[in-house]
Amino acid sequence: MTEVIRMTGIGMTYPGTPPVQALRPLDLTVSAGQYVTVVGPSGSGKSTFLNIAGLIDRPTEGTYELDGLDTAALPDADRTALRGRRIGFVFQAFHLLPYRTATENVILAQLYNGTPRRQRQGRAVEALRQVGLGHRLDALPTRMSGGERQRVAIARALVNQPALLLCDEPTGNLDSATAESVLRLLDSLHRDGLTIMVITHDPAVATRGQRSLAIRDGVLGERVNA
Ligand SMILES: Nc1ncnc2c1ncn2[C@@H]1O[C@H](COP(=O)(O)OP(=O)(O)OP(=O)(O)O)[C@@H](O)[C@H]1O
Repeated sequence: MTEVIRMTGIGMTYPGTPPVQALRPLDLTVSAGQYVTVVGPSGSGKSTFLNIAGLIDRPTEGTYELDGLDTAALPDADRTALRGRRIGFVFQAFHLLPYRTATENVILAQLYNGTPRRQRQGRAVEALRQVGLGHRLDALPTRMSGGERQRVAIARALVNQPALLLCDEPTGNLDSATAESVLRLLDSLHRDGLTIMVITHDPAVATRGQRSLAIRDGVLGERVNA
């Protein structure tokens, strides 16, 4: 089976006096199509892990292959390009441009991705339909509910057909009913074959995945295996 993530001995120590070992060396593989959650309390190392998995930071030890590519060997510019092509990010705070329509927000995500200009709009519309927003294409985020905004953000993350959807507290800003509808959307994307990793401090979100990991004091381990 194809592996989207293969981490071997990945660890992170922040320099300082004394240095902080935020992530103890870990091995992790995530196969294509898996839905994995990573749960941990504040300060456990979730952001450190997310930043490494998302190619935002380099680990201080270990190797990380994303979609078969050894990322340690890549210069920063190539890592950035790989991130844009292969990882779709979803954040707690949505990070949409407020005065651009839903479609424009999703079009903008394709600017540096080599998608031919004339295909960008069609792909944006398709991604918005996929998340159930076919009727809100021209709406501004300022006029949308939190759940709709997060769906636009998910469409934006999907439009480049990433190998991995990486979500950081995707329901953190939503009331529980809206959170549930966003989690159902992730369930359905998973059923369609998407590889998803959700990082959360919320135990209720952590049980949604097919595979649940826990992180505590920088140690990542398997929690439940479904
Ligand atoms: N740039 C940094 N320099 C030094 N120490 C850091 C740095 N970033 C994080 N840490 C430390 O590493 C540990 C893990 O932090 P991290 O931000 O990964 O935790 P977290 O689980 O994401 O927490 P939260 O949920 O509060 O965001 C903490 O002890 C933190 O103080």
